[in-house]
Amino acid sequence: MTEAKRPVVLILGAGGVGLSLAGALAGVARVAVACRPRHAATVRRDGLVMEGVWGDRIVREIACIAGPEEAPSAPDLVIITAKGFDTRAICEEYAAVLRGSTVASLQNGIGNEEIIAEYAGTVIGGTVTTNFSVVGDGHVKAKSQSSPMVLGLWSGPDDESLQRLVALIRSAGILVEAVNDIRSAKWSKSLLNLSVNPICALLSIPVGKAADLRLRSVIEHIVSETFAVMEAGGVRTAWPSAKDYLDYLFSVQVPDFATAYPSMYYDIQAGRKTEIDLLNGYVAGQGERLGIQTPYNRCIADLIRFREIDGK
Ligand SMILES: NC(=O)C1=CN([C@@H]2O[C@H](COP(=O)(O)OP(=O)(O)OC[C@H]3O[C@@H](n4cnc5c(N)ncnc54)[C@H](O)[C@@H]3O)[C@@H](O)[C@H]2O)C=CC1
Ligand SMILES: CC(C)(CO)C(=O)C(=O)O
Repeated sequence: MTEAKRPVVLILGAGGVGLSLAGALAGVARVAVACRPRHAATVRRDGLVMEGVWGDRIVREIACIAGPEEAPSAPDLVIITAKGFDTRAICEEYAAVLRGSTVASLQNGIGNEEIIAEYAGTVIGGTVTTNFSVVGDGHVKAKSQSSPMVLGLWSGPDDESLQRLVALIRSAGILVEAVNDIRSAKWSKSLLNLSVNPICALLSIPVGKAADLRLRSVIEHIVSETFAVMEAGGVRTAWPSAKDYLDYLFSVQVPDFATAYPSMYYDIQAGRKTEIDLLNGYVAGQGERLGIQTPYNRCIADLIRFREIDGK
């Protein structure tokens, strides 16, 4: 494909996920990525260093932008990879670019697509079940992957945009599937994050250690409460019951990410805010609204909030 015919993709949020995606798509699209200065300076000077299951290479064909004034004026696609607590702020900042555009979210948790829909033309929801981390400035690692990326149309008029995005991501060599029910897929992915992210962040352990029998009961309660909330809210996932999901969690997902640390661990280590309000905090809030007791989700959310504020 000639350079001029390549689609223009704008990625908002350049951490583990955003930089890895930028590096992967740079071979098939013209990629601009909204970067903090520390990554931008290194990527401009040395290129982006990628390692791991998405390939080992140095990618130079990425335009790092510092703000909306440097953004491509009419990107074919915008992909948001900022943390969920930054979604509204980044949408406000890039509101002029998002208006009428097709915008995909690859973020964890529940609630991002609803915010993005206030700003964008068409919204595509997504999940990515790969472990990414920032090794250093302009250097990312994709450690392990448990299942393909999932994308589905959330809202908006451009129903062909989903197939275009899936084809683009596939052409970059990334495993991806389109689904009809993206709301269900977001909850399916959230089950993993609800189960392991806060526990690994609080205890400073990799995902594999969440299989320790002393932690089982806590995880089982978190998942059972979440199934009760999902059932009352009319949400179905790939697993008919909490037990079915727990079997999958401990036989497939936990082993797949055994030595990986989840994104919330890195947030707590860095003294940053976390996405707890889009995960266990969200379940607890929904439980309250629906009259369902969620003491384990509420407790774990409180513990994380304490660590967010009081740090180490
Ligand atoms: N790290 C992982 O293994 C996975 C993460 N996810 C999800 O993907 C999303 C992104 O995660 P990570 O890449 O780990 O986060 P991250 O914290 O490494 O990266 C997000 C980046 O966005 C930047 N950002 C926020 N607002 C910005 C703005 N207005 N302008 C420019 N940059 C801005 C932040 O400074 C940060 O560098 C989250 O929702 C996370 O839960 C999903 C699957 C795996
Ligand atoms: C899949 C997993 C656990 C991979 O790291 C993730 O989504 C996260 O870290 O937030």
